[in-house]
Amino acid sequence: VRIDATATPAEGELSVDYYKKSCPNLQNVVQQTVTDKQIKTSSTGAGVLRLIFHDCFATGCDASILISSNSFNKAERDADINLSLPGDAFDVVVRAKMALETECPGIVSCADILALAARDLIIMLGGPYFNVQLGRKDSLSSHASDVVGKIPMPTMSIEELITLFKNKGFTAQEMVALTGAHTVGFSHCKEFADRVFSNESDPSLNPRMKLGLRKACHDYKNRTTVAAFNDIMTPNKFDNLYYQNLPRGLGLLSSDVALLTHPQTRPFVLLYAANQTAFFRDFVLAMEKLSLVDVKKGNRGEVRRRCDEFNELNTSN
Ligand code: HEM
Ligand SMILES: [Ca+2]
Ligand SMILES: [Ca+2]
Repeated sequence: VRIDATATPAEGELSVDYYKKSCPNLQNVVQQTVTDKQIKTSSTGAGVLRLIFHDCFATGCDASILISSNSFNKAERDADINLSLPGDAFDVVVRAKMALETECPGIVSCADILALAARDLIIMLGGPYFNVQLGRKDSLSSHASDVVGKIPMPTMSIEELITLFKNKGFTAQEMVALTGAHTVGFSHCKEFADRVFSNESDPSLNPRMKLGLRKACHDYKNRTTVAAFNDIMTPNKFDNLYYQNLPRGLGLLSSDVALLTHPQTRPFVLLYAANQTAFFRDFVLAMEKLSLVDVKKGNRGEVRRRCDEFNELNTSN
C-alpha cells in the first residue's frame, strides 16, 4: 500500500499517476497533439483504435506494432493483416512522442502514449471517458510472425472468434462490446467482397446497401484502396448505431453479422442496440482490460527514444 500519494510508483507497478512527477504535463501534451491531428485528418481516431487492438492482441500492449522493419527483421507492422492500418495512426503517436521528448526526454513509453491517444480519440469521436493506467514498457522485439493467428478475421466463425478472445482473457460479451469499435472507421472492399458479389439472396444484407457496395467496389481488385464505412449510419461518431444496424441488414463484415446470428453473442448485440449507456459502460471496462493485456514491466521492456526503433539495434530484435 502506498501511503505517500506523491511518491513515484514502485518499478513494475501501473498507476494513473505513474508520470505525475517525471512528466506532469503528459496528458495535456498528448491531448493537444491528438486533437490537432484528428481535426486535420479525421481517419486518425479509428486507425488508432484498431492499432492498439492489434498491438495488444499480438504480444501485449507494448508498442511492438510501431517498430519499423529493417534488413534483418520483418516487424509486426508489416504482417499482412497490419498493412491496412493507416499511416496517420502511427503518425499521431510519433508526433506525441516528439513533443514529449522536448517536454520530458526519455521518460514516457510509446505503449503508454498509444493508450492515452486511443482514449483521447474515443472521446473526440463522441465516446466515453475512462482512466488509463500508466507504466507500460516498450517491447524489445517485433516480428511479423508473432501476429499470425492472434488477430481476428471476418472469415472466422463465431466459435473461432470466441476462442481467440478467450485466449486473451475476454468473454463473449466483452468481445461484443469491444467490437463496437466498428461504430467508426472503414473496411477495404476485399474484407466484405464475398458478401457483396454473391448472387445468392442474403437476408442479412439490405439490397440497397448491397447494390451501393457493388458499385463502390466494382473494380476493387485493381483499386485496392477503395473502402466503405463500417457504420453506414454514423461513420464518424462513436455511438451504438453499429449494433442497431445489424438487425436492419446494414452490417458490413460477415463477422459483424455473425455476432447477431449466434446465440452466444446475440443477446449482447440486442442489449447494446437498445441501450447506449450499457454499451459505453461495458466498452470502457473492456478497453481498460484491453490496454492491460500482457503489459511489460521493469526490465522486460524499455522506454524507447523513438517509437519506431529499439534503443539498441541488434540482429535478434
Ligand atoms: C470480431 C472481431 C473483429 C474482426 C473480425 C475485425 C476485423 C476488421 C477488419 C477486417 C477491418 C477492416 C480493415 C481494413 O480494411 O482496413 C476492421 C476495421 C476496424 N476494426 Fe476491427 N475487427 C474485430 C474486432 C475489433 C476490435 C475488438 C476493435 C477495437 C477495440 C476493432 C477496431 C477496428 C476499427 C476502429 C476499424 C476501422 C479502422 C480504420 O478505419 O482505419 N476491431 N476490423
Ligand atoms: Ca504488442
Ligand atoms: Ca457510429
